[in-house]
Amino acid sequence: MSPDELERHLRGMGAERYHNLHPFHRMLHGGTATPGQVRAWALNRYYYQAIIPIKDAVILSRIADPEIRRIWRQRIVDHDGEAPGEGGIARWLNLCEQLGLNRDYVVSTEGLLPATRYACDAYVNYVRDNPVLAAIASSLTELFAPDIHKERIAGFLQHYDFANDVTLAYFRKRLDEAPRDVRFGLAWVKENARTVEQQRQVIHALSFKLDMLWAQLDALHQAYVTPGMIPPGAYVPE
Ligand SMILES: O=C(O)c1cc(C(=O)O)c2c(n1)C(=O)C(=O)c1cc(C(=O)O)[nH]c1-2
Repeated sequence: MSPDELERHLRGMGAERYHNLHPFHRMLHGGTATPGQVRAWALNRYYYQAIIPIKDAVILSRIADPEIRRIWRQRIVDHDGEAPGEGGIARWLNLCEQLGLNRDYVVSTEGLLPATRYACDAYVNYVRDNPVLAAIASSLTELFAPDIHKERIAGFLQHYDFANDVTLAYFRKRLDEAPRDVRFGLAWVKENARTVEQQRQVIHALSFKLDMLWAQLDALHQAYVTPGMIPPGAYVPE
């Protein structure tokens, strides 16, 4: 495939399989999620937020070129901030608090669904155990993230009382950050995936990541939509 054909292929995968299509997201964005379901989503999604800078630190540790490291390290700053109270994780915790969750309980990850932990940990393992090309390519679901963030902002504003500048701050900020990240990631992948084997690695990485995001929503749907299916120890909506 030419680099542009590879990009078309990757975009096609997202159009078919990105987690915006998942019934749990359709419920969340469409305004029919209960307060307990919204809280369960935010609490579980916190773990994804928490592992993103860890997986980026793993990737950073594997990049030999200081130029690329300088670009990649911005991702860690975006999530961790430059000071306490700043950055994406802090914004996510503000969202959790405004939804009525206890901040310490969220951070403890005690109420997490087992499958959320398995899925997110698998992402860290993936970028550690696979070629750097695959590790970088696994972030390319961010090609599709701005659209889901826009859909979420609009859906929250339309349907839920909790939508305000604090609860939407995380998603609004990502609308600037994600396109910048993915511009670099996509260009780098197109430049570096030239052989059939390299392109296969890139496709595998995106496929893994799409599954890993989808699996998190399957777990939420199973536990918080189907009655009687909350695993022992996991968060129970009041
Ligand atoms: O709300 C979402 O649906 C969503 C999805 C994704 C993604 O596609 O992995 C990310 C984000 N948000 C996000 O906010 C974010 O910071 C992020 C970083 C990454 C990554 O793989 O490095 N994905 C995502």
